[in-house]
Amino acid sequence: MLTEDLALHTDKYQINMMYAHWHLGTHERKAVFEAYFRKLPFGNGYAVFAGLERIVHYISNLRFTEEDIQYLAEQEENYDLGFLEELRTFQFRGTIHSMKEGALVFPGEPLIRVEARMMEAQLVETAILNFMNFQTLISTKASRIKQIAGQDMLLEFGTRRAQEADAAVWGARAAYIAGFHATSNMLAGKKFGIPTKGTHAHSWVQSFESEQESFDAYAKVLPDQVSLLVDTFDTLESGVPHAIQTGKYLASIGKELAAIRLDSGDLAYLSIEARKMLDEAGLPNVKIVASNDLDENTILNLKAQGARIDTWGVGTQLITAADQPSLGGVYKLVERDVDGEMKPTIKISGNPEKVSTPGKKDVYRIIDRTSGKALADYICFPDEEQPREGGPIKLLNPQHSYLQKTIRNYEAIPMLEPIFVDGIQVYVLPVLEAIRDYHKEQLNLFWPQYLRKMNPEIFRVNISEKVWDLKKSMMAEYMQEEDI
Ligand SMILES: Nc1ncnc2c1ncn2[C@@H]1O[C@H](COP(=O)(O)OP(=O)(O)OP(=O)(O)O)[C@@H](O)[C@H]1O
Ligand SMILES: O=P(O)(O)OC[C@H]1O[C@H](OP(=O)(O)OP(=O)(O)O)[C@H](O)[C@@H]1O
Ligand SMILES: O=C(O)c1cccnc1
Repeated sequence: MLTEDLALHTDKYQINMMYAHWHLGTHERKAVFEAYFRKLPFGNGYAVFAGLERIVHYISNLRFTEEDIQYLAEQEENYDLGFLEELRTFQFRGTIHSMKEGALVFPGEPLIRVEARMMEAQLVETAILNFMNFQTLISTKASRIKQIAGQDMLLEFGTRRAQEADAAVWGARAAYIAGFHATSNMLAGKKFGIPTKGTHAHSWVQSFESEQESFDAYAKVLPDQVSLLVDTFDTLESGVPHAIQTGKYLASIGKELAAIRLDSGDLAYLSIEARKMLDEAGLPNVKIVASNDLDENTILNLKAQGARIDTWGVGTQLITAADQPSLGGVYKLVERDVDGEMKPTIKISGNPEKVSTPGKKDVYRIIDRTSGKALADYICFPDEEQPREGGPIKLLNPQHSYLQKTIRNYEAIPMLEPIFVDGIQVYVLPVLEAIRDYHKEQLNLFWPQYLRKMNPEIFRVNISEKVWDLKKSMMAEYMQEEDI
């Protein structure tokens, strides 16, 4: 899955534009695109950036195979053969900057910046958005669940209900980045080194003459980490007593029953009762796992009811981001080569939030030196020195430009890392554990009001005066042109 041929994993309109640029001789012109989203998912206060690892593999392996070229030739008989020849030697030769996976990110700021030949910058839009949008969405959903679960163990159980294999495997990774502890997906475990965990299905119990027999047989043969599903017939009348009997047997041979799993009914009530029964039977170390369409809301509710659940198995709601199944990340042209000079470009819209911000931009996270906490994100042009040199910067809210304040005692952390420079990968992909640690560090930079699940405080993304002046002047230019 890491070295797939994905050159044709793009929308046809990209190929159309590549062809048209090639025909006009503009395909080698430089262009700068930025990927960002406008609205946070799930009413959350932040999103968790993910998808970079897959994007790096995609860009590094981006070649048109002979079959791809053959297919294109069959699709468009009238293609100039020179275009297909161009594709034969195609490689990504541009420069990409990106947020690091695990970073907390916000609306309106560039998450990925692509500087490349028009033809290649256009080709990669679809795949970059596809990877970034899905994985960032799942990491964000997982992070919400993690905020509620606290120190409890979180297991990712979504594969069977995911939107196909890639979503399951990369979704498991996205969940792990945001703090899940393990996945049930063995391929994700193998590919990424994520710890794997599993109990057993109802079918195991059903395939025996009795529940007790099924538990005993399972416990005898499984080498360790025996977890028994106790709701096949009747949780408290049958499942838990039978599990206790198996637990006692395991204790008698020096082993330990690891957990029981509840998968239906009133999980609060059942967990409280099951806990009592296990404790009274001398099995206080046996953990209680719960599953059944859980998400951050049900987990919060169950905790409020005093549920005695140690481990949460979360599938469908997480892997499908059921309450908001897509992140609307977009990829916009911000600068283009006009006769050898890079010029800003803007996309105008009747909806002010949809007007793009022209020019190639950097993103800094501004940290208050006194509290050590993030104050705002700051977007400016690469040639603006102030954040790098610690000079006073004016924080200006683009939606409400009358709201401004000047700050001096800050540290500015550049958020966009160089990933590829002129086609060469310069970024060493971190191991997954380092990404998880980075995510935790990121969370620590924010006051709790930005992190809470419900009605969070809005974290400000500010633009420099220069960026704002350019945007205003370009908007005015286009508005004037439209004047009647
Ligand atoms: N005490 C509780 N408070 C709030 N929600 C709960 C509580 N107990 C269970 N739930 C949730 O309520 C929903 C119950 O779903 P549903 O009615 O489909 O399950 P069920 O009938 O118990 O089991 P089955 O999966 O066998 O149909 C699940 O999302 C579950 O996580
Ligand atoms: O509810 P989710 O959050 O998606 O978690 C995964 C669900 O998948 C399994 O059910 P399923 O009925 O598919 O299989 P089973 O027979 O093993 O219960 C498991 O028992 C969970 O209920
Ligand atoms: O291990 C489990 O209990 C499990 C795995 C996948 C889906 N549901 C449950």
